[in-house]
Amino acid sequence: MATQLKNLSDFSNTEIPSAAPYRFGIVVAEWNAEITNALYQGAYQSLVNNGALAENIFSYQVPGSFELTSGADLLLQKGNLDAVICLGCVIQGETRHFDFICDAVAHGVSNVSVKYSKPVIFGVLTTDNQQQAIDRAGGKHGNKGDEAAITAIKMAALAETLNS
Ligand SMILES: Nc1c(NC[C@H](O)[C@H](O)[C@H](O)CO)[nH]c(=O)[nH]c1=O
Ligand SMILES: CC(=O)[C@@H](O)COP(=O)(O)O
Repeated sequence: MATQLKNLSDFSNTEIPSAAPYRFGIVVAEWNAEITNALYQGAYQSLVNNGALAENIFSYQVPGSFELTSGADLLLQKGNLDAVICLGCVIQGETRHFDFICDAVAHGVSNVSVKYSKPVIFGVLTTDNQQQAIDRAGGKHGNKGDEAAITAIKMAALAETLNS
């Protein structure tokens, strides 16, 4: 379902577990900071609105989306986290660099999640232009950061259930 058909911040039809028991890492790319800061605010607030404790949210910045993979890996090496949220915004430029970054970070984030058997959430916008990013960072299509946070809560709760 395309984002145009589903608001990224609408969870009215879904049950969200309490985030209170869990510890979350958030890794944020500095590239396109006006977008990624909005994603971060959405993710952080969504975690807190669903019960996460501020002292259980550990936030770090990396230079760009390509570094989200290593940022998540470094966080999970430290251990004692229930989920890591990766936030970035990759916007198509003049060259194929976009394709390589998007592919690398999508596969990288997925691989880190499997490596540590921990949820690592792909909260990365991959857009044709700035307006599409604005629309998905608190604009008309909602906030990808909200979606990433709710996904992290659900996956942390699922992991707790399956590991108990
Ligand atoms: N063009 C974008 C980048 N490029 C930078 C890379 O992510 C990386 O930091 C660099 O290649 C050094 O390893 N990053 C984004 O997050 N968004 C972009 O649009
Ligand atoms: C996604 C990118 O790395 C891209 O924005 C860089 O722009 P360009 O492809 O024009 O070098």
